[in-house]
Amino acid sequence: MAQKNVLKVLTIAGSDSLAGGGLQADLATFAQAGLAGFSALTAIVTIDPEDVQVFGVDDAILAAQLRSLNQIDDFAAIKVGLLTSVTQLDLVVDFLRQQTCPIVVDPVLALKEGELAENPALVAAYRERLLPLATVITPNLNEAALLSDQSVKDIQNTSDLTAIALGLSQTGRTAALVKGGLGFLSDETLDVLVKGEEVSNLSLPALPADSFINGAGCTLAAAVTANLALGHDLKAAVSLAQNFVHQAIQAGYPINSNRLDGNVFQPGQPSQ
Ligand SMILES: Nc1ncnc2c1ncn2[C@@H]1O[C@H](COP(=O)(O)OP(=O)(O)O)[C@@H](O)[C@H]1O
Ligand SMILES: Cc1ncc(COP(=O)(O)O)c(C=O)c1O
Repeated sequence: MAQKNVLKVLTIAGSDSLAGGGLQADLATFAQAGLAGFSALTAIVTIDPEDVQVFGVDDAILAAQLRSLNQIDDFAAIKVGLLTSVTQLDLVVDFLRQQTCPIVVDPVLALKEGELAENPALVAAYRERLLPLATVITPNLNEAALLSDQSVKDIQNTSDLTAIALGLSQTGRTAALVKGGLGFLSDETLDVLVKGEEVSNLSLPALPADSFINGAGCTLAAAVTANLALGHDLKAAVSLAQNFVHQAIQAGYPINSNRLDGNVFQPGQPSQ
């Protein structure tokens, strides 16, 4: 029998050929949550030990995907990942302005997998036009610094982390989850969530620093998206998503027999 109450979620993101992050992580996470995942591809990313290459899709191809997605009038939540140009960002902004569901923006401006070219015009466009449309943004430490015009070296302790999250939340007119990860507390991770005046320090036991974590950031933002689609409030959505990523890191796997690099793996359900 046809199921009419399937929740639909969308990711606008790049493809990670090595399948750790990007669209692949997002759709895997949505599937684990029992949601129907839709996608618009912005780029194809290839990662070699010495090089990350980003092949942005043509603007006309992104625009056509977004036009076709306009047929769907009941997305339960939307996630935005890698965008490669100001033109791509503005196409996405125009699409998002017609939506009423929660929107999670993961500003993919700095990868732990390798260097991305700096693009100050894109950073400015994020700040001015995309962040204000988000329910929550999920930058890592480097991305938070870029979006705040600060050096990551200035984020030394928990009060610096809180200050940058508060600043981003105010300038972006959105809630902000800044992923501090390891390095702030001795044997716990620290991610800071700011919503309005409320600051939550969210910690979990640190897993070994050499864990296979490619895709951890995308999986976290996708799980937050899934949990918002399922009706959780923001703080619960984030906290459940953190637990999911913790499990996904523990289930991580190496991509080859050198065992130097590897991906998270999404077992279980993001909302439990
Ligand atoms: N070694 C670790 N142990 C436990 N959690 C981790 C570890 N490294 C990262 N995380 C968590 O994984 C999530 C993604 O963080 P991070 O890898 O810094 O983001 P990104 O992939 O965007 O750079 C965060 O919730 C962070 O706290
Ligand atoms: C297309 C794309 N988006 C996002 C990311 C970020 O991945 P992570 O979740 O490891 O931060 C990657 C990493 O390779 C990627 O290729």
